[in-house]
Amino acid sequence: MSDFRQRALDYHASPVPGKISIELTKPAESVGDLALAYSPGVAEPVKEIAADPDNAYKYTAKGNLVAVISNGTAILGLGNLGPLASKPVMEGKALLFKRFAGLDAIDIEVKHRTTDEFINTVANIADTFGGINLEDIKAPECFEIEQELIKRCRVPVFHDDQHGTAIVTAAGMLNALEVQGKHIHDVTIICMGAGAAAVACMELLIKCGAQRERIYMLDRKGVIHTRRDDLTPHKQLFANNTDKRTLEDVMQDADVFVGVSGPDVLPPEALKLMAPNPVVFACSNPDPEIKPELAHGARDDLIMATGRSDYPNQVNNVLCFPFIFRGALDVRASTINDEMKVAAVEAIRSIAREPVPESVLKAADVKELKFGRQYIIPKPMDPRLCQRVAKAVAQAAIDTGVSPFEALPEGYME
Ligand SMILES: NC(=O)C1=CN([C@@H]2O[C@H](COP(=O)(O)OP(=O)(O)OC[C@H]3O[C@@H](n4cnc5c(N)ncnc54)[C@H](OP(=O)(O)O)[C@@H]3O)[C@@H](O)[C@H]2O)C=CC1
Ligand SMILES: CC(=O)C(=O)O
Ligand SMILES: [Mg+2]
Repeated sequence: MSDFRQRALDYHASPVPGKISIELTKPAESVGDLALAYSPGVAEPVKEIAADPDNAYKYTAKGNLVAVISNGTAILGLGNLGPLASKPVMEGKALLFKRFAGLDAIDIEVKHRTTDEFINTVANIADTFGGINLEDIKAPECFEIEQELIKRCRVPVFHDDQHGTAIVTAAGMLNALEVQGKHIHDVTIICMGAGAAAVACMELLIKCGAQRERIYMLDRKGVIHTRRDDLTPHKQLFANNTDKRTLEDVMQDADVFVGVSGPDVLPPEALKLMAPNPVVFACSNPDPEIKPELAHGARDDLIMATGRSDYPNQVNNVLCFPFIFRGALDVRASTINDEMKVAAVEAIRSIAREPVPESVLKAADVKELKFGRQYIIPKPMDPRLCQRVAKAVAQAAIDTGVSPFEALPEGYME
């Protein structure tokens, strides 16, 4: 067994199994404490909440609690391995919510037969939480699940693999294109993968200025084009009227490659076909579409990013989901709308252009990080992410009328 594999297993197994636990926020030592915490005292908040559901925010942990919910059908790039196997990833998301944004999060893995059964399960428990983070649910079901749950739930529902990934990809892409001297309006983009992350990433890049007809999307069968008769509605949105059929066909003179598919699907020979100064986001986890060593060996004019923590330029939804939920929950937003997503893109993006705090350099174990090819996006442990992203998102929620607040709380995130 490799040393790293053993260390990863040991990390998860000891000193106690798993990565999260529950802690108490109130004293529970004396008879008097228990009389308040449980019977008879607990009856008082029960009656208050029955009279007005908003009192749940005052008397329970709801307002700081996120459910991370999966059915395990698209666990990272590992595929459909079932709900229980997704538990380490969902616990991992809970760890990140707590570590980076102080949000309590609990993982819930759902076994189900039909899509409706999954939707009903989540809708029926949604009021317990301040927000619902859907995770690692495969396309195309993920689109219907998210849309239906947004309609049925009174708290924000956010499919992280769609929108968290799209927000971070857009932030990193706008910066990377600037470094490479290119503009989003006139680049040719290759998107490997046509699932949850791919569709949302491309839609957001289009909102940021990319031209739909200059995006070529590929699935396992190759280029998605108008003469295919096997396309789902979401794939149809990206069908090009083109004779190009293979990855090599579309990579010729392309400016951007976004990989949200699976491991090692981008050969170095295809990378060599791209236009000068390309941008390559190989975001599949844990193994990217091309290993950075291989990509840098193929050409020296590229910007390279992966979804991993152990290479420069980590384009990963961890830069978004803790902070977008922090902002949404702090102003009790009923939903996470496009304006909140765009505010997150701008906030994440702007941090990479500023000097990096010493604490971040230390945590990243590097001497310097300066806006450029090796640093297009902030590091997850940058404390400015929580302050800036949460604040921008909360403000956007207020401005667009999806929060009951008229203004940010005094001194919020200062
Ligand atoms: N860095 C990050 O922050 C994130 C990275 N990801 C990564 O993106 C990938 C996809 O996740 P997600 O969108 O949630 O999953 P989905 O199951 O929704 O979509 C997977 C897509 O990838 C395509 N695909 C898989 N293998 C290949 C291959 N060998 N060649 C071409 N296309 C392939 C599938 O094609 P078909 O439609 O034909 O089945 C499908 O369109 C995963 O690797 C995941 O780790 C996801 C979210 C965040
Ligand atoms: C990062 C993430 O959410 C994924 O790879 O699925
Ligand atoms: Mg995921």
